[in-house]
Amino acid sequence: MSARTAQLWVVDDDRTVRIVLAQALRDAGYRVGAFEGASEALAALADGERPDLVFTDVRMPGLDGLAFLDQLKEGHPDLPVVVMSAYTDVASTAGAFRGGAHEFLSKPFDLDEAVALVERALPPEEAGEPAIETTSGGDELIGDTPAMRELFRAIGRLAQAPLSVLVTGETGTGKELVARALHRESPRAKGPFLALNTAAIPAELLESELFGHEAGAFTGANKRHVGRFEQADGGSLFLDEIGDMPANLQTRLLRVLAEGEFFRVGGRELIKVDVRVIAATHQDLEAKVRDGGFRADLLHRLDVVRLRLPPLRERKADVPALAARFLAQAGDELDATAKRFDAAALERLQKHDWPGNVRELENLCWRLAVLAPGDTITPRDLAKALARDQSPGAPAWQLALASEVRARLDRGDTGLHAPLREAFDQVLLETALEHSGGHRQNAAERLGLGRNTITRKLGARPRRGKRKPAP
Ligand SMILES: Nc1ncnc2c1ncn2[C@@H]1O[C@H](COP(=O)(O)OP(=O)(O)OP(=O)(O)O)[C@@H](O)[C@H]1O
Repeated sequence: MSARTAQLWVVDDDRTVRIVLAQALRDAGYRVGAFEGASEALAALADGERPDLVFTDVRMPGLDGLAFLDQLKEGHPDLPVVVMSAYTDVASTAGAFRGGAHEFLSKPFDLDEAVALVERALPPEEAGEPAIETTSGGDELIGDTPAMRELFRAIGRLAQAPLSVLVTGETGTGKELVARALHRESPRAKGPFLALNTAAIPAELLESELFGHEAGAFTGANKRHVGRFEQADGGSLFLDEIGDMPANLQTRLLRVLAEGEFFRVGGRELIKVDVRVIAATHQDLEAKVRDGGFRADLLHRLDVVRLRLPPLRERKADVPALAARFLAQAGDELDATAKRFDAAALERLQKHDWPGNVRELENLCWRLAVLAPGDTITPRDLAKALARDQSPGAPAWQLALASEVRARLDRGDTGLHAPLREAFDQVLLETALEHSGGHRQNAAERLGLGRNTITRKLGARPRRGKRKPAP
């Protein structure tokens, strides 16, 4: 199965979440079904529909998400289920993982993270099977700029050596792809490749995710769980967002890396594994070490060799080849003629700064493959798609706003618009003023407001945005 043609289900009684999440997944090229309750989803299952992955909320009227998870797992034990909840208490997260959830997403979440999670969940190697090289070339790293050629050479050299590698780079620069390439080119290629995003798993559960636990290790641990270290035996383990690992686990990881053996949580049997760890981060780990947030000795152990992935804006010459590849893949998987950018659109692409790096370009290409009316993508099509990308629709804040509105409506509040709008304006103004060091003209320009408007709005309340007191 191609991950991109996979069918995903979103089950949530909250309409906003259904719409926003389903749209983000569709934008990433997946087929999506949305259900407002567990029973609707179970009815579709009974009708013979088969999702490849399910997102479900926990608290829903009728059957709740954890009971739904149980029913799903009974009939479809291998179906990955992502449990989402605004309640990140240990009980619900632990309940979710105990029930066999693949991942837990705490609301509000980053939509990119949700999409990345699907990408990680669907490849076959995630199920602990040996990594299989795909013939579609989906894992192939594209790049012909000096920085990328240097990177390819480094991957070739490093793949052979059993050294730990630290991959650094902004989000979406291809760190996971590089880790996969290191694995694929290594003598461990026939072994498994496992990936774990340290930041995506609640701290309380991370230890058991990494090292496994024995039945009875803690309340509710009724079955033995084999951790990712054990699953990756003979292969490679990719630890993403390593900078977010809690201190106690940093200590434990350091010991495991040094000794190559560990106990499962609550276990007495010493487990020996042969795993190559490839860690990744977008953070400045040296700075974290200086602040006391990361162990210096762990950094040294992980950072035997460092591969730095340049942001896409530093290698814009790679944009056309990447775009062509993504459009070709989209065409292939949508069973349609591959679209192409006309010269003016390509030129426009090169001017963009790509804060979301290759992932942003990939999402844009998929969106255009679906939405652009003709086979040739023009600057006009592009402008529309880019405008959507850059709109301040940072979904996390919209979801947060939606839940605030819901809470107020639930409380029976009326006249919501004026106070919320005031709060919105206040955040906007104060942030812009802080950013401009208290310079009103500059803040007004950046916001696209008149200076008088800013003064008027600020006049209504204490000028907290101003840094220096007036002389
Ligand atoms: N050089 C490249 N050639 C082809 N595809 C790429 C390249 N770099 C990244 N991609 C694609 O861009 C997307 C993002 O890449 P990846 O997940 O590896 O980034 P990342 O740096 O691990 O991101 P994050 O830090 O957010 O987890 C993936 O779909 C990947 O296939």
